[in-house]
Amino acid sequence: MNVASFISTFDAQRGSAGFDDYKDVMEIIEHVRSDGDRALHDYTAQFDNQTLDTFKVDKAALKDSYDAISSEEREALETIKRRIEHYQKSIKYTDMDHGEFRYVYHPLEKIGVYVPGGTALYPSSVLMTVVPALVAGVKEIHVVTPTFEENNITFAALYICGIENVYKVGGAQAIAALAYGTQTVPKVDKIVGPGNYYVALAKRLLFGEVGIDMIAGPSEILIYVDQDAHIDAIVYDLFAQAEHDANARTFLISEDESIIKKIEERLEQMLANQPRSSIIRASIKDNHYAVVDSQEALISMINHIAPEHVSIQHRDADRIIRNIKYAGAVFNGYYSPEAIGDYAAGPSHVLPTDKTGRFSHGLNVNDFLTSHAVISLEKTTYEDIVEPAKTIARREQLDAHYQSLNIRTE
Ligand SMILES: NC(=O)c1ccc[n+]([C@@H]2O[C@H](COP(=O)([O-])OP(=O)(O)OC[C@H]3O[C@@H](n4cnc5c(N)ncnc54)[C@H](O)[C@@H]3O)[C@@H](O)[C@H]2O)c1
Ligand SMILES: [Zn+2]
Repeated sequence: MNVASFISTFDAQRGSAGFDDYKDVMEIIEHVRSDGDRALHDYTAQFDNQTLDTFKVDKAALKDSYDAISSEEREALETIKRRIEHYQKSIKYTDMDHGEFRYVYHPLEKIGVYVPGGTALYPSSVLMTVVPALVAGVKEIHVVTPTFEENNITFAALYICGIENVYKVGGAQAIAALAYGTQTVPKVDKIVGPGNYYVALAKRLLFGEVGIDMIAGPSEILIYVDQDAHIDAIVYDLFAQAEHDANARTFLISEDESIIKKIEERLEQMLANQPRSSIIRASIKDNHYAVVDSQEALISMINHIAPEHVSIQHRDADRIIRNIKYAGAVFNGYYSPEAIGDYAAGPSHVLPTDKTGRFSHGLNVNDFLTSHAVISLEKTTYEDIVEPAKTIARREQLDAHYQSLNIRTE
């Protein structure tokens, strides 16, 4: 496929929710708003087949989960946690002081984190959302997750992060609970974290009622290779994306058609042995690769679709990457596969998908800060800028504004 038709196919496939989907999720939200815990109870029975007396997870249950995982797993979580902390500290915004202007940051007071449960456990998502919030200095963190089994690694990861407020509830109802508050789940200032379609729709609908990080939907990757690509490694990189979700998207791009053919052939051979082959098969479409005739075409394609993950495994990677403006995260070279980013590189794996990287960014420590300016003008500065301000105030016919400015010049 050429680049123009690739882009138009991508744009045509962009997920836009229909009215009926919104209607269903709005109904859930409304029910939680009016009936609180009772609605959570009903939806958890309906969608998760769980009848719960209470949603709050006991502190002791978190500790039990920690005790139940292997020492190797414990060490892995702790090592990754330190790695994430180190990275997030290094990019945290700091106050600026320019005398008459200061710009100051403060951590959010109370946040909600959605950790997906449903079909899999995501201890990695715990670390990738909670650790940046802790580095920011957020004091109160409330975690919702449809994780119902005892002694699980998600709870162990929460224990390692020192989180005490955990609620067993998922889907749109969990987002609504954090947005409005119920008898058990408190109302928070901002909700972060990835989730499925219903979670994403609820976040969209509740933005404004509560802060929302971004819309992180089904995962995407664009991999650009040259003729020296390590074929089996590229196939696994594609599978790693595709196995997340039948709606995940993988794009394989090269200037060299023969390497694409070789990768595609190998992909067919290797697919049979993949444990999640049916999800992979559903998500890798026939038209997921494209041949570009120049690197400029590649770069404009990347900047147009702002893929969640861009992996450049090509001899000109540095030059190409300097020209990428919009992407969730960029992975440079053979030793920076996307899978290392999912777990251990440091930056959060919670990233914008479906072109929203053109206006938003991956979750990071600064998403848990709010900021404001402090204005402390000296008389001389005031006198320098008051006349233009008065002119505009007069033109806007806001007389009290004009007088407030003018009285200080008399
Ligand atoms: N971008 C990232 O960083 C990242 C990381 C981890 C996971 N994910 C994504 O998170 C998602 C996890 O999805 P999941 O479904 O396994 O877990 P989930 O926790 O997001 O959703 C499960 C919940 O959905 C609700 N639900 C299920 N069917 C419903 C229906 N018909 N109507 C209303 N609500 C319904 C249920 O209440 C259930 O608790 C995947 O798409 C995965 O790719 C993304
Ligand atoms: Zn992944």
